[in-house]
This record gives sequence, structure tokens and C-alpha cells, in this order.
Amino acid sequence: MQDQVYIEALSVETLIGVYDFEREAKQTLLLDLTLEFDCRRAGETDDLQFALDYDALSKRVRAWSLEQTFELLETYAQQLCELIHSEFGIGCVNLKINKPAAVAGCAAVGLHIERRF
Ligand SMILES: Nc1nc2c(c(=O)[nH]1)N=C([C@H](O)[C@@H](O)CO)CN2
Repeated sequence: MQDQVYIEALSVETLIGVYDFEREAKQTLLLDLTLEFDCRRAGETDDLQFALDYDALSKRVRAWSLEQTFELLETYAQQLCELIHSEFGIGCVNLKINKPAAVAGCAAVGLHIERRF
């Protein structure tokens, strides 16, 4: 198995949705991210510079999300995977997006994608 770094239920704010009321205010999305990353060098050296810094990545995802405006979760998901690949060098991004406020009468809806680069 490849090593993985993960972040669960990362709360981000973004302007997302197809309906008029969704174009007026940012909504919360909850992200589960699993990122393939070889952790051996970090484990051998105890040095953060050789690790995938999940704190830095979380901050970048939050800041990026604040700037975006998409209609579909699919577009948000695709663009986010491309960002994580291009800025953090991750070859495989597994992303689950939970949109808690989207549909009445259920806990959440969303999507789950994986992109290999
Ligand atoms: N597959 C998708 N279906 C829907 C989306 C979406 O992003 N992907 N979005 C909406 C609305 O924005 C919805 O979340 C508002 O309740 C509907 N279906």
C-alpha cells in the first residue's frame, strides 16, 4: 500500500450552487482528503520539510475555497484536485465533498472522486 496523508471533515467556506439563493452567500463544505505521499523520508529524518504538511495544505485549501465561485460541486472538486497536484506535487488525490445544507431531510449530499495525475 502507498502511504497516505489524510484530512477529515475540513470545513471550508465557498460560493457554490446552481440556484439564485446560493449565489448570494458562501456555504460550508466539509472535505475528506486522502493524498498519496511517500512518508519514508519524513519518518527517517523527523523533519517537516520532508513531510506533506497537512496544516499548510489545509490552510491553502481554505484560502483557495474563499476565492472560488462555481455552480457545481463537480467543478469545485476537479479544480481542487488540480490545485493540490500542481502546488503540492501529489500524484493521487481522493476527495469526498459533503454539502450539509443542500438537501432538506438528509444529513448531507456530495460527491467522492479520485484523480491520478
Ligand atoms: N451532481 C450535482 N447535483 C447537484 C448539484 C451539484 O453541484 N452537483 N448542485 C445542486 C444545487 O446547487 C443544490 O446543492 C442546492 O440544494 C443540485 N444538484
